[in-house]
Amino acid sequence: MALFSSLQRLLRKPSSSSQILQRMKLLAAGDPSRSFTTCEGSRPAIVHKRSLDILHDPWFNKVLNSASGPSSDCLNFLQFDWIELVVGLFDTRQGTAFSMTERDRLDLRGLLPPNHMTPQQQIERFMVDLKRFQVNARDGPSDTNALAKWRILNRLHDRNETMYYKVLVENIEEYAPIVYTPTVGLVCQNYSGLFRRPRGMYFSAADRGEMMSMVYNWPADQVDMIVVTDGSRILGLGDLGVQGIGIAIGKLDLYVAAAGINPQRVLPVMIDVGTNNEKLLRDPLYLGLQEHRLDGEDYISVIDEFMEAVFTRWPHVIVQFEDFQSKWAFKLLQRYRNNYRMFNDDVQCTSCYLHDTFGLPREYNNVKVLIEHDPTVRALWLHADLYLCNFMVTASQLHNFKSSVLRLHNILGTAGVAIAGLLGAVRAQGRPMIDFPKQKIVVAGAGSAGIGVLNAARKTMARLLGNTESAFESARSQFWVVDAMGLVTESRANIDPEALPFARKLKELERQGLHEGSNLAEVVKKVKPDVLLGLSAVGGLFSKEVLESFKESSSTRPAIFAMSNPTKNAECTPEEAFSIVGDHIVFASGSPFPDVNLGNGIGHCNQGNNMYLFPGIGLGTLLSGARVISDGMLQAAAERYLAGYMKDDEVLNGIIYPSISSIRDITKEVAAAVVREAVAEDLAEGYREMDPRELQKLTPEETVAYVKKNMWDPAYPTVVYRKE
Ligand SMILES: NC(=O)c1ccc[n+]([C@@H]2O[C@H](COP(=O)([O-])OP(=O)(O)OC[C@H]3O[C@@H](n4cnc5c(N)ncnc54)[C@H](O)[C@@H]3O)[C@@H](O)[C@H]2O)c1
Ligand SMILES: O=C(O)C[C@H](O)C(=O)O
Ligand SMILES: [Mg+2]
Repeated sequence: MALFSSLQRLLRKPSSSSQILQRMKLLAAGDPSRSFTTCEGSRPAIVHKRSLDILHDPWFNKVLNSASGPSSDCLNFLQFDWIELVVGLFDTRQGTAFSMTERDRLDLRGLLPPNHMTPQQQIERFMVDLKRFQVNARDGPSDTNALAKWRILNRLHDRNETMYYKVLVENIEEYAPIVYTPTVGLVCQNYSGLFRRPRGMYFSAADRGEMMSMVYNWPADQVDMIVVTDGSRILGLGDLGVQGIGIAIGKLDLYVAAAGINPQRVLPVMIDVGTNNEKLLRDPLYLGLQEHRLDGEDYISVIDEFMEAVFTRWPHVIVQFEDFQSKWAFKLLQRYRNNYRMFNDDVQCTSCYLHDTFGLPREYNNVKVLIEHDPTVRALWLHADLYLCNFMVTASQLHNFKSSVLRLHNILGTAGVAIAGLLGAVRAQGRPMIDFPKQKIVVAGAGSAGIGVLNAARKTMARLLGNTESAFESARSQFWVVDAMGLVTESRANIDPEALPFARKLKELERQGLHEGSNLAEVVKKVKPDVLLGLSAVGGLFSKEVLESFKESSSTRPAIFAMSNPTKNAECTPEEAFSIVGDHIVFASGSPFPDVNLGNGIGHCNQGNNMYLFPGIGLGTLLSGARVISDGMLQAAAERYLAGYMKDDEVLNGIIYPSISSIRDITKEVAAAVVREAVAEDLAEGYREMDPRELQKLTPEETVAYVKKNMWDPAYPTVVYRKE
């Protein structure tokens, strides 16, 4: 209380720097929760705590007074500056100034970023950050105060987790863009400056051989969910090194808010293997290892050691790999997915499935095939409760379908969300989804995300065409892929093997008037695509020229997916899209934008982001106790997500994704689908009192109820004191 009332007094009146320093001493002396004495001369400080207790303990806090929460006082940004200055300077006493031997002595190893800083460097870091804040940091066109809001929320997170998540859950639409994309990108870029209290664990190349013991420095005996990054491709912002921990924190915020994972059992992890970002390598205030990234076997051995350590301490943990550069993302996935409970939602693809109705797995018993009396046009309802609408098929298409069950496959995370959007865009044209294979799609970006979407879209088309080899082959011709070097064709030297299946054939090119390396505007002009989809990480790539060309699209309702994150990397803004291409388009983006006022109506901005899927995948895996995360589980998640959330009238209005305010509900359903699939595949080992046999007995409704019952709600528990 002494600290808070002193702070309150201070906040009312800006003071000179000597007054502030004097008050800091007063605050430090008067804060009863700090159990260390200040260092006088060379005498050591005596500490009665270890590990994270030394740094902070917000978990059981119920206090939310004026100096400690986002009250109306704190929302006054002038005062907020003063909180930052005082608390920030005060905080610089701890954290990064611990020497390496101190970290070992106090069980702090891994709880702090690897770089050790002198007090003078800490002050410099703080002042740089403060000045940056004073010029009012901006992120994109939507919210100039986003970073300030993030800081306020982050302070609350430090002090009182229950209250923090209550704010998030109850205002998810408003604050997801702050704790997650896009603001999280800005936070990562500025993390060294924003760093106050550590959150999560840091394993660095310098910790080789130590990880197995370091992992015990984390205070929680149970960890359900880890999100790990090596910081090599954070959103579309490139290599941010140790600062990438922000994305792991942001993803886990959604795990708690959307999936109800207990916040005491989540762990953000940064594996610092160096950085190839020259600016960070030279920045004296950077908190990570200032050496080039490890590569080859050296790199793999660090990740191997990390995986072994966390699964030794927490054998049931689930590890989500996030924002690894594609060079490693695919390889690591292959290396671990059959032995550990892990997945990568940026890139992961599932393999091809085709289930014959005669050999259906258990959960497909309720497939209904209704054939109308009309001899030429049939309605095929597949899994009527799972799919968005009926499939209108002609007699010959029906013949192709035979009795095979359409499973939208190969989709997860990014690709799953993209396919849902692409199918929605077909519906928005007033056409049935079965017309999807007729869509001409230009994709800008052939990296991990782009290739994942292309593979998924191609297989979905092939499936809708009867799933023959020739259907798969012909689906290929619906895509034109443009990367940093222009149109990808067969004649490209050293073509990336992942992109090869989508390289245009030279024969077709002559007919179309295109060539290897044609630029995006040219491709759009000649192809007249139905869909223009960006996963390039290049903000503004859909320039005026490109959008003008897209006006000639042969579609009655052209669709633009500007999926790159964060906001400033979106390939175009919705205003640009609607104003140049026309009011009739369908628009989606990876980061949120407000709807556009078209004068005579609303231009809807849909958010196509993998956040609709990954929380449910994690929760479903946890509650099933599945040994590994199978293709089928990922597929079940994506299929459930594609389920009837969007009504026809909404889709015809251009609304192709559900509102983020329903994310907790969607996640619950997705998680239940994952649980059921894990049970069906005999992977489920049960969770707590629910053993696999019990899980198997649950009906779909009971599975949803089971999931709901196990979702953490942000409410204060009763706290009881017991002597150790
Ligand atoms: N919305 C979502 O859910 C979601 C999910 C995953 C990734 N993303 C976003 O996708 C973007 C790309 O991620 P990634 O992992 O594939 O990155 P990546 O670095 O692996 O790939 C980027 C690709 O873009 C291409 N490119 C670069 N400049 C280009 C240009 N001028 N024209 C056309 N193509 C160009 C590159 O050649 C490369 O093929 C990032 O911004 C990321 O945030 C969004
Ligand atoms: O983090 C996001 O917003 C989506 C995705 O994981 C990305 O890398 O862009
Ligand atoms: Mg990502």
